[in-house]
Amino acid sequence: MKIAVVGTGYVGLVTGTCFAETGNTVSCIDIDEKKVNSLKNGKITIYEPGLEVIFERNLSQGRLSFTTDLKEGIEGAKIIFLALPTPPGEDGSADLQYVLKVAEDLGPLLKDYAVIVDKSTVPVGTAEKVRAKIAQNAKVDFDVVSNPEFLREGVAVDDFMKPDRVVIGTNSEKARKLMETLYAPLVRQGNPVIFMDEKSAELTKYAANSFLATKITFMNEIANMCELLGADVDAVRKGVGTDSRIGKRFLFAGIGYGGSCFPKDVQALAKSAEQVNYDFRILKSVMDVNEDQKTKLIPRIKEYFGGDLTGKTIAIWGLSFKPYTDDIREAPALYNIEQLLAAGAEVKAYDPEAMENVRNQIGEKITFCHDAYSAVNNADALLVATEWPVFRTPDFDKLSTLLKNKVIFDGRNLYTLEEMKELGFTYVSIGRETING
Ligand SMILES: NC(=O)c1ccc[n+]([C@@H]2O[C@H](COP(=O)([O-])OP(=O)(O)OC[C@H]3O[C@@H](n4cnc5c(N)ncnc54)[C@H](O)[C@@H]3O)[C@@H](O)[C@H]2O)c1
Ligand SMILES: O=c1ccn([C@@H]2O[C@H](COP(=O)(O)OP(=O)(O)O[C@H]3O[C@H](CO)[C@@H](O)[C@H](O)[C@H]3O)[C@@H](O)[C@H]2O)c(=O)[nH]1
Repeated sequence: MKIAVVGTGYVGLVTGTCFAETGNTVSCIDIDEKKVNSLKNGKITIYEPGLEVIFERNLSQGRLSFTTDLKEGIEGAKIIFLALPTPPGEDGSADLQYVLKVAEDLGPLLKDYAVIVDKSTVPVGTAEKVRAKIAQNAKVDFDVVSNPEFLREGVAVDDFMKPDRVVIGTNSEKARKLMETLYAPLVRQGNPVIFMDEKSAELTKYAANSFLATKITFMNEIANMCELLGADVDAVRKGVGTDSRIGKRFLFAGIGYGGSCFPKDVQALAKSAEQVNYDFRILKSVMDVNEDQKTKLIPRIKEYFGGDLTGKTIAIWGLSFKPYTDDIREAPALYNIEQLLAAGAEVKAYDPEAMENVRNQIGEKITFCHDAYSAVNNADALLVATEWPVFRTPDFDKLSTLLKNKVIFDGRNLYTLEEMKELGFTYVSIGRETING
């Protein structure tokens, strides 16, 4: 089947590449000329394990193409995905300008029946708005369906090809059949496609992300209680996670959730609630707690140095919002950098993939190092912000020699208390006993 994907950011590129891999001819459209040229020339624009191989295969075999021209891109496409940004607007609600602009442009370009799919995360009622925009100038029949995306960055290909579920919101039989055909290769692997009305599909996406953000935040609050009561959050996590009603995943306490989705989607759902005069109290608490949690270790760092960080150098390990991605949107590391610099400290950082993105965003305000050890060399303390595997089993002897003080502030609980005690480090982590080396 010929399909088109409008927007070749994270979701668009993964969607396009994976549907090419399942045998479709996919045309991807983006207004960013630089991005399109890079992709056309075989240079992938995001870091995502496993994506490059299937991207190259499908590009070279002609199933995947890129253009900046919407008219050319959607020519002959039976299904047109909108994988466009929906960033927070000034009031926190999802800004639909990109989605609605493309919907408006699409109307006069449709030559035959097509299904237009909202892949972006959009509030309830958006499919209706998209339909109205297209209808303004469309001369042919079309359907709009909601098909939210649940992929996680870093494991996006696996999530896409082997989804826990696919959610499709539509009341149109014709659209349903086309979507069923498209997703058939994924269904054959035993994954359910759940059809529902479009409003429920739109809400499902926000409910899923907000629930997961709440789950993490709940554990972060338990961690804060653990610190006050002398309990250990890792033990509590194992104790509660083995209850199958709760589940083991997304219970890891740390320096808050970040990324391009949880922060904006929790905020957007809270805003949607406000718009229908519903006071969604849990969501407000989740946002509040996460805000504090992100820089929770800063006061501990200040305390260690007697309240003054002037002239101190803090090494940071990890800049991306989580491992296996170069994405730095809402990364807790960035909030920590901001506060450390404001307190007069210098920052030396290392991240396996995200340093270029940070440099583009904040310039040379911090020192970027070529590996984990050069970041700690001559630093006064180490702050671990992202749990990249390379940070999990460092050479602690080397760390002891390179650091001016044997002190680690660990926002991701990477090390055991026993090893820190034995090695004589001062070790401050999340929801666990502080080790005074
Ligand atoms: N990133 C994720 O992990 C993820 C996962 C699930 C859902 N989502 C949702 O999917 C949507 C897209 O997210 P993303 O992270 O891929 O965004 P992104 O910002 O990485 O990419 C969006 C792309 O759209 C392009 N674009 C903007 N206006 C355009 C236009 N008029 N025509 C063509 N292209 C245009 C931009 O140039 C950009 O390349 C959002 O709603 C997001 O919430 C994201
Ligand atoms: O136990 C946990 C799990 C995650 N996190 C943090 O939560 C954030 C988000 O992590 P994750 O969900 O793995 O990353 P995303 O790629 O942002 O994926 C989320 O957001 C996407 C965009 O909507 C959805 O498609 C995915 O299903 C949803 O998991 C990161 O900062 C993690 O460090 C924790 O602190 N503790």
